[in-house]
Amino acid sequence: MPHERSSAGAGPAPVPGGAALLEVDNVTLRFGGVTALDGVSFTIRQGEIFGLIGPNGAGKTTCFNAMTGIYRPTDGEIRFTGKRVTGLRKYEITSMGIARTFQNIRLFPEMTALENVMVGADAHHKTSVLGALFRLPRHRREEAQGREKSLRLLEFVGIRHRAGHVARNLSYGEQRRLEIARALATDPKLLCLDEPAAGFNPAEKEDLLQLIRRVRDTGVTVLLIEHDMRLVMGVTDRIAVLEFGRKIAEGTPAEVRDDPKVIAAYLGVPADAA
Ligand SMILES: Nc1ncnc2c1ncn2[C@@H]1O[C@H](COP(=O)(O)OP(=O)(O)OP(=O)(O)O)[C@@H](O)[C@H]1O
Repeated sequence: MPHERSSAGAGPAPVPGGAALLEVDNVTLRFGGVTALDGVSFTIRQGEIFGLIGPNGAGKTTCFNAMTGIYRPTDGEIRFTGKRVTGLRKYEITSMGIARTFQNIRLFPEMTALENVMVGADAHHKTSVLGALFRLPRHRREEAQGREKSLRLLEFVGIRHRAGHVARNLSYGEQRRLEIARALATDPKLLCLDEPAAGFNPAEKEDLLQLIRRVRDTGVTVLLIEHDMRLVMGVTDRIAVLEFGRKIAEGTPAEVRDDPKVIAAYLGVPADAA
């Protein structure tokens, strides 16, 4: 189960005073001639649900990939809890407390739901390879704890009853929940969700919204990339909007929704005509 939220309770997080958790500082990322990110800066504060939105090709996934160690920015820096993450390896970034899900689900299809989550929980085990090979007591203890924790996470995301089923036999929505459970198993401070509602019907989207809020209420900060504007507006505390690799707006959902530049970006018309 994710950690208990210190200032327990529902409702929006106390965002304005929250400490900086992730700082994207003037990040530029080029792929050959394509500038996917162009001097992008924003700060995600502890306890908030932060949305990163923008039209297709705006640079959202590239930004995620830069944060999670898949790409190294051409310029600029990303800091997590004040420490530089640019240049670190993926596992180092995971162990600092950043977890993510992917736009295209990436589970181990032949493993059970429980095993998929246990892989995430295993990341924190301290036993050596030899300890695991000979099933020493410490390894067995850690395995049992990982199993318990993974079952609690499956319960938390609402698919405990599917624990013993192989991932590929789960419905699409269940697989998306499983991905979230697996990411939470690494005990993240920041959970990054890349279009978690893609392919969902309205009822599933509403359920997902509730789940994202519950994750936040356990003390985990959430970064959400999402195309569905209604979903983003309904759940986030603040939003940054990208277009052609540049940040064109940042603010509360209401501020962003009424920003002519954002309206123009989404409607594909010049700002003064929107
Ligand atoms: N590995 C890569 N090599 C070359 N160009 C890339 C690579 N990854 C992304 N790009 C380009 O960078 C730009 C930003 O892409 P990115 O996938 O980050 O956008 P996005 O906002 O996530 O879009 P979508 O909503 O369609 O997923 C696009 O022009 C894309 O073609």
